[in-house]
Amino acid sequence: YVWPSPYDFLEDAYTVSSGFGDGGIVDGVNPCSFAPIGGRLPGRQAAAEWLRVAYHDSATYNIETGLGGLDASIGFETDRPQNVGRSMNDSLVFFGAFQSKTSSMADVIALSVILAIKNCGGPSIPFRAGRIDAESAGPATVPEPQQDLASHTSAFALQGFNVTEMIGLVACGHTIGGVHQVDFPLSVENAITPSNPDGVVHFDDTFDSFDNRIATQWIDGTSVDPLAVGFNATTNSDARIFAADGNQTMEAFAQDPDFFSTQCGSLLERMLNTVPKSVQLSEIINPLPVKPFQLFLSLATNGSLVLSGNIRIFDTSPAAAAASAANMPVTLSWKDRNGKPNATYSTSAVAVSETSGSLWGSVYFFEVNVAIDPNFGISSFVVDWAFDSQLPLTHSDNGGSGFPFQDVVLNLPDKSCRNPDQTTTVFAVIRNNMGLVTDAYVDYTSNVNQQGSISVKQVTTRTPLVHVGNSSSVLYDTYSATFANGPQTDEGRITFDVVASISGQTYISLNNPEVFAFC
Ligand code: HEM
Repeated sequence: YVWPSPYDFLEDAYTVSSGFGDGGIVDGVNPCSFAPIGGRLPGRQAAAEWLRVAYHDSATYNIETGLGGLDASIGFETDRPQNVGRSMNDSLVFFGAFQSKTSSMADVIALSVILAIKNCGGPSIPFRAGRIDAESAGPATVPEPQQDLASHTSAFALQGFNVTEMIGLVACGHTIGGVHQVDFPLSVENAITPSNPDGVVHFDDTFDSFDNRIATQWIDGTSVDPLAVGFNATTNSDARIFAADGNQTMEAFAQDPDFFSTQCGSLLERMLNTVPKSVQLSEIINPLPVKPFQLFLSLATNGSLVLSGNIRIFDTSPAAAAASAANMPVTLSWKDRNGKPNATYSTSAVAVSETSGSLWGSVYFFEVNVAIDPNFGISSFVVDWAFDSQLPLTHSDNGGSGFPFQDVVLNLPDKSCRNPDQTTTVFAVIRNNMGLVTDAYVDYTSNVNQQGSISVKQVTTRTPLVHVGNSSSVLYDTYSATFANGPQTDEGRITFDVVASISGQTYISLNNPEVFAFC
């Protein structure tokens, strides 16, 4: 896709997993054995919990009605016996920080699994976005270990998976994590100790590696899986499922780790893309090679425009892996508001001092901070760069026409602030020589608590911008809007857009960050 896109925030979270510009999700599952949230006890493993959340959310799908699937309805279902334990709500609280106007909770759940599995050494699962969050619970169709094989077979069939695929999905799910005695005392006994307070027994002896060990141990008779060789035959659902085709699938998994990995990749991809039939998923989101990151244009107090923020470069080549950001030439060149280039419309972007990591390749950030004459303005830019000053430059023009950048409506982050009465006042400037401003407003996205779910719903409220007066530049007028902050929670990424319609054209300053300064 080309920038800007509604999926830019999810693409950032998908692409950058540490250091500068960190998307933040992988921090919750790194290393694979990790459990991040305060109060979590030893024996809990966030990567496994996230995968289980996604399965339980998607297991509400009904192939006959096309309803259910991965839609975050899990938030309303955590009081059911099949969702016992704190893992579901703890995971949803962690995911809340990544929910935004353009990233539904269901998309974050899908992305969390893709990142967690990759970070645990598993397959690369393609990521599509566009899931829509349910506003109520789905049917109680998550399988439970005491049920018989026939009910499991029909439960998986209702979700669109045949017997071979059921065996695959269960083996792929149960290659990380384990069963906790505190939550499943009918399946695990005598496991609680001071150092294992939840009494976890892992499914295989490499619980923190997404590998085929669950299959090799099952086939060679050394399985430790409490749902396969547990003391209670009634809850040994894995044994019944693994043997459902005479062990053919488990044999194949045990013999070939690559087969296990690719099968898990495609089965889990299908599971994550099981969505209500009304939902249209996006194309596959891959890291963009060159992308602006938190790049904003604003008006300085001296009347100059200032373009500031970052350019990100991503690549999978050996040259990229060997590069050092400080030695990478990166130049941003812009066109003025009439689409004209000029030799002086150019600036070197400087490597940020902190490095960054990605699960998918190498990623580097460069800082831009350049004054632009408001008389000429900006309409787009391109980036010329190389992994080393000895190498020829690559010309990145965002698929042909450059990275579009409007200079008509600008947020003024330094003036905007929070009032003592739980409202925020946003200031913006709008160019005054382009005709009549027929409409101008701020769209502010904040959180609304949902009864019955720990997750918030994000809602956008629109507030008209009021003309305030002139600005530091004769070319711009100042406007402001005051609106309620909304409930203060840790969840949901709060952003606002500033929009103006002038002479039949709409101009938008997108995704400005929440205001924290007090007035
Ligand atoms: C008949 C089907 C299934 C049954 C009866 C079943 C049952 C269970 C049970 C009882 C646990 C223990 C939970 C705990 O103690 O916290 C568990 C854990 C888990 N399940 Fe399943 N499961 C099934 C299928 C799946 C599938 C298809 C997946 C994913 C593709 C999956 C992923 C997981 C994961 C990752 C864990 C570990 C959670 C942790 O360590 O916190 N399960 N499962």
